[in-house]
Amino acid sequence: MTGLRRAIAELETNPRQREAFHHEGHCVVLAPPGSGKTKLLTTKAVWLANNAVAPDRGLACITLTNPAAAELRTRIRRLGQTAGRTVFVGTVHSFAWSHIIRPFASAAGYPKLSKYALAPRGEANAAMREAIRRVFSSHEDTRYVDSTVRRHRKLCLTEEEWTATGPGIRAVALEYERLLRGNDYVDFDDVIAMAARLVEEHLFVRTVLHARYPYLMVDEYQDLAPGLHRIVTALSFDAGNTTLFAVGDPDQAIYGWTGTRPELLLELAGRESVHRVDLRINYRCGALIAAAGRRILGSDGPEAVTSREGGSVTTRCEPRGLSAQANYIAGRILELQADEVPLHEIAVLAPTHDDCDELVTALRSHDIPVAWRADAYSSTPLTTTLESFAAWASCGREDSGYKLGDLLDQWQQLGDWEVLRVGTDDVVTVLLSAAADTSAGEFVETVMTIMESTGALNALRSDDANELVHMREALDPSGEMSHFSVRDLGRLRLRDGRVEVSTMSASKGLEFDHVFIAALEQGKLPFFNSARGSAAWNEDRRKFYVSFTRARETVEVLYSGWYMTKWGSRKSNGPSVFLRESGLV
Ligand SMILES: Nc1ncnc2c1ncn2[C@@H]1O[C@H](COP(=O)(O)OP(=O)(O)OP(=O)(O)O)[C@@H](O)[C@H]1O
Repeated sequence: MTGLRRAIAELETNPRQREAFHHEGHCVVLAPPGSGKTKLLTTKAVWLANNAVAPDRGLACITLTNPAAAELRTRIRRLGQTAGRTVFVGTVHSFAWSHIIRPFASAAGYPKLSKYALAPRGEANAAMREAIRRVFSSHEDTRYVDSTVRRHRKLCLTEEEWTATGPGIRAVALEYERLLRGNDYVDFDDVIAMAARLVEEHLFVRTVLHARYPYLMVDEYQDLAPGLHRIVTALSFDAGNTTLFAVGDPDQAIYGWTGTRPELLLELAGRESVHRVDLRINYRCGALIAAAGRRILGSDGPEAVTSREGGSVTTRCEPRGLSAQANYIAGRILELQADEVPLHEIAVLAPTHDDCDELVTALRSHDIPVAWRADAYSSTPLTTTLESFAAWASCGREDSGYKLGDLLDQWQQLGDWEVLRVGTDDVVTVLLSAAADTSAGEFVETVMTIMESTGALNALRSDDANELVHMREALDPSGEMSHFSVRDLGRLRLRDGRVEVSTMSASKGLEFDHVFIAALEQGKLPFFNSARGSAAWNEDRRKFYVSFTRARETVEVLYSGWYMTKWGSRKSNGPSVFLRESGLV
């Protein structure tokens, strides 16, 4: 049976999943962790692409972050479909930029808008500092101005709402935008706000987008901010005809700082023309893990229903600090390995990047292979494509799991398809001739030269362009990854044979047999300066819930009761209050 047929057969066994799969109009699926939301979305997307979408039309699958988009691509590939011209998979920002602003801004009467570039992070930060300096005098307290302006801009406020934010804040926002435009720049928040205006104000934009993408599928809707909600509403409801399929879970909303509002998902589900489906069965977590998850959330809702029995949850105090926690985890991993548990079925999660760094160092000192992306650069479609190329070139199809055809499709999605097609033969030559032990920096430069010669480099999306700079710096002879070979670079894409180390937030959407959650200290989670019951506090609780529910069979939670701050002082606040409140200590 093919991957798609098997997935459909599984969905058919659950009446609610079946209902959502076959529903032909707008549909919103609300469901707890592990209940098959992403499985439904990806299976439905691939089925529609092959059975309901005319040639040259397609469907768009969007989500908030690049790692989440990468996970969607992987799952779609496992179902036998490549994300490409028929199935667009990407972040909301890349959809807004490459499918709304670039193609329509000029025709909608904003010729300059289509020519703006996305501001590199450093330049956007400098513009913000300068705007604050111009608006506020030097003796005024401006500590929270930057974050306040950014938060309000993400919320796409109306003029009336801006007025209520106080005089200085609006003035800084306007000055910041003026400085960016002076350099022909926009930033990510501009992209969403401008894309929302284009689809709301211009019927032809909605009509052409509907012709190209009659279906819009949104994963993790609870993580999307008001700007996207406006785009979705305009495309699917306000005289737009695009069929919407959205899935999400307000209890897993963990990106509040980006302006997300989980209640928008509930509002969407409550619309008259939307069919709402609530899934209940958790197919991932053992019953005990799912029940403990509900207690972490403090939920008084219905008990979790699981398809898996058992599961084990343990909590351990290691009074000698994080390094002792790491050594304990290493010992347990070696035991699991001796029991023939594949390493990629084990995850080690912690609140911060610094915690992860310390855990990685300790695991490596026990010769445990680890998949951990240091901070050198982030995952974007371009950086992950380059890593996938390296994986294929150094390990071949069997071990890398990538087919050459899929990689070339991925490549052609990086920018203007017609432009990139020209360089495809050259890329194949580079891939076939790359040696695993040669320098990763040179390999990346060779591929970039091809992009440069076809003109594709100029049309890169901003997040791609930004991260390419960081990736090149890291692989440069003076950079922190200068020693990387093509094989090392490719390994960043391969999870097999490695324990996944990740921050708790970045574990979203993933699943493992065994999960260790370390550094659960009061002050780290919840973060020391968030007030009890505040939005930040509740979001940290949900972060714990999300990471806890990644596990199928076992969760081991570790704490020491103290931790060292970045500035070298010792904080002895005891274990995270979330452990006490959920009965885990
Ligand atoms: N009907 C089903 N039969 C068997 N397995 C299923 C079924 N539905 C989902 N699963 C499995 O359950 C697991 C969780 O599914 P999925 O990741 O899609 O859930 P999710 O709701 O998106 O989770 P989360 O919100 O926690 O990321 C996957 O391994 C998936 O294959």
